[in-house]
Amino acid sequence: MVTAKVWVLKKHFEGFPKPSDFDLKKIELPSLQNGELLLESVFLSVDPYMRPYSQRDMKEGDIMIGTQVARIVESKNPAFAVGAFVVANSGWRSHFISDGKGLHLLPSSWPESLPKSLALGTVGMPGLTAYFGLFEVCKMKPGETVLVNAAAGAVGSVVGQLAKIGGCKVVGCAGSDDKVAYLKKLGFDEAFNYKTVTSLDEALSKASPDGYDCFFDNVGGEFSSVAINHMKKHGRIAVCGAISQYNDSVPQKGPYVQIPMIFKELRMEGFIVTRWNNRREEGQKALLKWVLEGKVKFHEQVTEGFENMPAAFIGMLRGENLGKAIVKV
Ligand SMILES: NC(=O)C1=CN([C@@H]2O[C@H](COP(=O)(O)OP(=O)(O)OC[C@H]3O[C@@H](n4cnc5c(N)ncnc54)[C@H](OP(=O)(O)O)[C@@H]3O)[C@@H](O)[C@H]2O)C=CC1
Ligand SMILES: CCCCC/C=C\CC(=O)/C=C/C=C/C=C/[C@@H](O)CCCC(=O)O
Repeated sequence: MVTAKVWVLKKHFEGFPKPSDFDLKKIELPSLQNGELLLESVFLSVDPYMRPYSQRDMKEGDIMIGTQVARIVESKNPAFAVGAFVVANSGWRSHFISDGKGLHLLPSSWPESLPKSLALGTVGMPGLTAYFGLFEVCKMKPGETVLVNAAAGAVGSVVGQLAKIGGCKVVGCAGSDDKVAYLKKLGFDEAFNYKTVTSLDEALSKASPDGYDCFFDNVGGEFSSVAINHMKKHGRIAVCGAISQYNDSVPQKGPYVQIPMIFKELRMEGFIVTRWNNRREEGQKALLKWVLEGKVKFHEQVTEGFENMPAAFIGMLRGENLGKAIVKV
């Protein structure tokens, strides 16, 4: 019998999640039935979506939602060999049993030199978000100017690099000087610390006096209300996330955007990356190639220990991560 450790949502979050909102429990796993496999989580992802989704999709006592890279420990399923690695969507669990449905084997071309945790970040859901958000929603064209916020994060850092590969000028913002320095290292043309600029309006004008063709919005709120006024005519806004609002107990009341939308004839489109689940392989193949060519660089904020999952999650929401926030079991 294997004892699995799991993190449950003890109490729905009010404002920023607190350690006391979580509970660490143990579950005895049964023996495998035919067709089943036993897996152990090796890397787990902590992502912003868990904050709003927990409110919408979970009840108190549920195991926290999330994805992991897991190794197959025992298998009664011929499609999955012991020792292989998969991406699973099984929540905050140290071990779990699966019937194989919803498991994605890591691409066979995955080189030993590359950390498998990238399958949760740059070459996983966040990287795919950047890929499809840029190519399918922003529809960026060479020579255009792209703006991205939360730019030093899992999604934003890939957005900026893909936009550079696509021949665009790229402006990024992040919440610390170290993150800004990282953006410059990644090849962003302009980068600024939105927490320390005296005026966001001036910072956006200085970074791109002609304005922006594409705005990849990860943050929402006040930033977006200002940025929309810097869009060029026929600009496109990909509404990817609104992390500035996820922890609000009282919803923010932003100024209205209709006038710039009409006057500049903007297109603004919200999206969820699962829209392109049927093109996952295409995106992963392209991202893996760019990583191996050194055209897309990555950084992971790795927290050691399953017991530190809540801390990693809260830290990410507070901006303590540079690159993808990962927990190594
Ligand atoms: N639509 C989709 O399918 C998907 C959407 N997303 C969204 O993309 C966004 C980025 O996700 P991801 O890259 O995984 O996360 P990150 O790795 O970027 O980590 C979150 C970052 O958000 C920034 N942040 C946190 N609070 C605020 C705030 N109040 N104002 C401004 N910035 C803040 C912090 O960076 P900083 O130091 O810059 O403040 C923090 O590091 C999120 O909104 C997420 O929900 C992600 C995946 C899929
Ligand atoms: C309930 C209100 C939601 C408002 C928008 C919030 C967040 C946007 C966002 O971050 C969405 C992320 C979606 C992620 C989906 C992840 C899962 O499907 C697991 C993916 C696993 C994988 O395929 O690698």
